[in-house]
Amino acid sequence: MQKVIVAGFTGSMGSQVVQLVERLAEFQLAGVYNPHIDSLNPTDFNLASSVQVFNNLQQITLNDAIWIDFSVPSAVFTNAKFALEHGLKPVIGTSGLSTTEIAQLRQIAAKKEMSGIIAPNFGLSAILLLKFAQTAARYFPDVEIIELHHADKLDAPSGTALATAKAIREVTPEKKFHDQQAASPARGLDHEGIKIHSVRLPGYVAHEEVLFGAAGEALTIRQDSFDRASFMRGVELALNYVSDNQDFIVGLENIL
Ligand SMILES: NC(=O)C1=CN([C@@H]2O[C@H](COP(=O)(O)OP(=O)(O)OC[C@H]3O[C@@H](n4cnc5c(N)ncnc54)[C@H](OP(=O)(O)O)[C@@H]3O)[C@@H](O)[C@H]2O)C=CC1
Ligand SMILES: O=C(O)C1=N[C@H](C(=O)O)C[C@H](O)C1
Repeated sequence: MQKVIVAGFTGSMGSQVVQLVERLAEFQLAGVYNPHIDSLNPTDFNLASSVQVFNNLQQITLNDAIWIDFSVPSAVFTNAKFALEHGLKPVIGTSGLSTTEIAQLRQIAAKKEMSGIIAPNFGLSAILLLKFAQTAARYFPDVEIIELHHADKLDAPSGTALATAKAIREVTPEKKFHDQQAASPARGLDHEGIKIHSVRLPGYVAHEEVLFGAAGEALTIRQDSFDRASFMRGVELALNYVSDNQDFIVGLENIL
């Protein structure tokens, strides 16, 4: 059985991932990590007594396990680097890794011949949206992105919106904004030459719209994660991928 450690296990995503791993026959929840907890007693968190609870990275001596990370943008690089350097294969869902940090993680993984995955979004609707947007952008080069999330989200724009902009730019040359107000904050963030608008509201979970416009017509593609259950199918795919493969990849679209 493949052992798994869940970082950020008390959070909205982490707690659902714990339940997922407990349900999967081929995987065993071996450890959980959150530096802000006082108790190291698994039963205090409704976990089996065999699960090791950690509140300090240095306590973690398990190796040959998968490290699933749904923590916070400010900690994800340290966590992922720690995992790779200690023989733990990373499955990273936490947003906020920079291009430079991802390149560094890739380098460590290559040196240590370890598999892993960084996925800005594990929801299949979001991955399909990204693919559809790539196709549409070939015919509609004028595009803007709106991402809408719950009000507790720590980062803006979302990792998914950044990945969508990057994917669109992979297939289209950079366009210049035509409008007079392109530099105004009201026009959103310019990323890869694409405007991204971030909405934060209670009641929302995670949603994205990609809007294409051309002479006399428009195309809008939208996906909605109404519940964090929407990410679990992708997390399961990623777990199977890293336990059976050697590659380190970025984006769930590469293994669908
Ligand atoms: N890739 C994907 O498909 C998805 C990605 N996400 C991303 O996952 C991340 C977590 O989201 P969400 O679960 O909603 O957030 P939450 O705030 O609900 O959970 C984050 C958890 O991480 C804990 N934590 C804080 N610092 C650390 C640390 N240094 N190491 C480990 N854990 C830590 C927090 O503990 P405490 O509260 O005690 O500080 C909290 O329990 C975000 O970056 C989000 O954007 C979210 C959904 C889907
Ligand atoms: O914070 C969230 O909730 C989410 N974060 C990820 C992101 O930044 O794109 C994935 C999904 O949008 C949910």
